[in-house]
Amino acid sequence: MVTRFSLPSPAKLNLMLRITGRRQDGYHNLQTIFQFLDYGDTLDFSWRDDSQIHLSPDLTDVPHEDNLIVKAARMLQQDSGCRFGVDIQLHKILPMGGGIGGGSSNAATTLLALNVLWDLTYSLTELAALGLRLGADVPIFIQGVSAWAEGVGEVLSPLQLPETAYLVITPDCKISTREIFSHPALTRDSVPIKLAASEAQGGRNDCESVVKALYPAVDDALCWLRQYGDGKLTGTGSCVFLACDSIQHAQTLLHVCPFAGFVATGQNISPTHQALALISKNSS
Ligand SMILES: C[C@@](CO)(OP(=O)(O)O)[C@H](O)COP(=O)(O)OP(=O)(O)OC[C@H]1O[C@@H](n2ccc(N)nc2=O)[C@H](O)[C@@H]1O
Ligand SMILES: Nc1ncnc2c1ncn2[C@@H]1O[C@H](COP(=O)(O)OP(=O)(O)O)[C@@H](O)[C@H]1O
Repeated sequence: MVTRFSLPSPAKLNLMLRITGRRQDGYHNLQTIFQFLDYGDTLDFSWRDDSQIHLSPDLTDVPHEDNLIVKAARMLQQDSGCRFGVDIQLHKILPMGGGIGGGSSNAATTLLALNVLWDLTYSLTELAALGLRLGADVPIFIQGVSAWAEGVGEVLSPLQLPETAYLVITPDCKISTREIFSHPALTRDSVPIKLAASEAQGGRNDCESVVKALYPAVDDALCWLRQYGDGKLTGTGSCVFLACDSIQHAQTLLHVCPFAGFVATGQNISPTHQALALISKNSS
């Protein structure tokens, strides 16, 4: 039995995002393309023989019980009736409210890890259904392959994409997803399109105009990126990104960039799943 291991909890990008309607419950129907990055947080998990769930350190501004890691662990413990517990150490590098899915990724990594640590036998579909209760973005991180997504982001069709190098700018502002989705000026009537990998190159993000109007720092970052190519917003922001010819090209741009950011490579298989495959290989 594996009793301690570490897993990556990667960022995602929305390579395009269309909002095609609003449901009765207030959630929006989307069409988006998700790709993972080889950049993100790391979580260390250690098995406990009591039922306690410990997480450290706490995140500034996020009460312990609201942390999606704690919520995910408690949810799985309750659903499975498992009597074990866990110590979790979080190494956070992803900015919060950046549209790169850090909280959802942390929740998904926790569900995937505890399924192994507690020797449970949930399928990915079952874990994704549990994860959806925590956030619309959790299922993509559970499924772990780049995808075309519809519904609220949980109806996933795997998609092979070029594993492009990206420059990601992280403007110094935290954006609430709820704030953007409740804005009266948000475009929410885009015509649905058919699954098209070509959208990954040219697709737009329907949140862009509202986000730029509310957050000038995002507008500034996009203007800067667009000197060099087709800069885009991910999710509801605040991060913006540019597909580059190579990692070196992305690093050269980061070097002259007046804003904070990072360089990463797109991944069609989530780094969490890549690491889990190694853990199960080494333990068998
Ligand atoms: C917009 C996207 C695109 O990937 O990413 P982010 O910018 O948050 O990373 C996601 O759909 C976000 O997913 P997630 O961050 O898990 O959202 P949730 O916690 O479920 O929802 C936060 C709030 O956003 C609104 N919301 C979210 C998703 C959706 N399809 N329609 C919505 O209207 C709802 O008002 C909800 O109360
Ligand atoms: N483990 C966590 N990591 C990040 N954010 C979390 C976490 N748990 C709860 N949150 C809350 O979720 C919000 C959204 O976080 P995040 O997923 O990083 O951004 P986004 O939805 O913009 O991609 C944060 O602002 C924070 O209040």
